[in-house]
Amino acid sequence: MTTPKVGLTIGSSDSSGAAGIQGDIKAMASIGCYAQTVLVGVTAQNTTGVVARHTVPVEFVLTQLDTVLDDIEVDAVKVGMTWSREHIEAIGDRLANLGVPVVVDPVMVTAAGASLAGADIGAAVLKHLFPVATVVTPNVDEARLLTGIADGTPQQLAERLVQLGAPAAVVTCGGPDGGEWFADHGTSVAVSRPGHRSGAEHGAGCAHSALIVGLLAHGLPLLAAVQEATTRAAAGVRDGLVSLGRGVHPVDFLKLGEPFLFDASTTTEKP
Ligand SMILES: Nc1ncnc2c1ncn2[C@@H]1O[C@H](COP(=O)(O)OP(=O)(O)OP(=O)(O)O)[C@@H](O)[C@H]1O
Ligand SMILES: Cc1ncc(COP(=O)(O)O)c(N)n1
Repeated sequence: MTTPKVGLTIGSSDSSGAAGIQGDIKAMASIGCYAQTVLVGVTAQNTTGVVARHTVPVEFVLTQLDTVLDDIEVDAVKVGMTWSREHIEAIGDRLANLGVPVVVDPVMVTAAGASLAGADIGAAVLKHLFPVATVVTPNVDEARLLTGIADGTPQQLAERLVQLGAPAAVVTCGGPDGGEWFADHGTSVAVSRPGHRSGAEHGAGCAHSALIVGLLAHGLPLLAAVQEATTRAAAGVRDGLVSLGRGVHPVDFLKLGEPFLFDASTTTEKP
């Protein structure tokens, strides 16, 4: 047996199982990356939206973080939905000098359009998470909130995020038309991918950043990881579980929609 690559995701539970921590575990597993998890919050949500949320106290978030870091060595880290200024500051402090790539996905608006963060979150993300990030991965709406450029294009937004202190930024667009853009201090390029109209985009953004974590853990250079993750996230939308849910259906990276994964006639226990 070989030791798998290990990702750590710091974020929140999505009770529908598509996005958040649950989505990150599945996306990382799909590329052979073991996921450790630190929960910052819990949402009551389904494919139609977020109904309620509950926060884990900062001290307990840090206890989770210190406990996992003390044991299984991590190859890369993701920071997803982080709730409050206090949480963001504490997490940023702990990740400084960790010595592994950190992907910051500043989740503020879901694929179903629900707002997941207060107005003060943006400033805290810039101050405490940009300095520890290897790359930040907001969607266009989140990038506009972070930069204050209300009508910015993905290119303008990605370049501005780098000016604001992120070493690299990929602004995702979602939807069939795409338009993702990557920028760092030496590069500013479009990231292409196919577009799909499956309606299964719940969890796409979380998977995108979790896949970048897994690919960085495997040692890919950053731009290659971003391109590969973007293509794979699109495939997860294409293969999404369109028969599940009344809203934005879940993405799928594990071929859960394919019957051959479990065939009841092959069980050894007979009734
Ligand atoms: N309709 C689609 N067709 C193909 N790929 C898609 C589609 N929608 C999303 N994706 C893939 O998922 C990625 C993330 O999409 P999107 O920008 O919608 O995420 P998000 O959920 O808004 O992000 P965040 O987690 O930052 O809130 C895209 O970069 C793309 O690779
Ligand atoms: C707990 C949690 N974290 C993140 C998202 C973003 O989801 P998406 O990937 O669809 O933007 C979510 N809906 N819930």
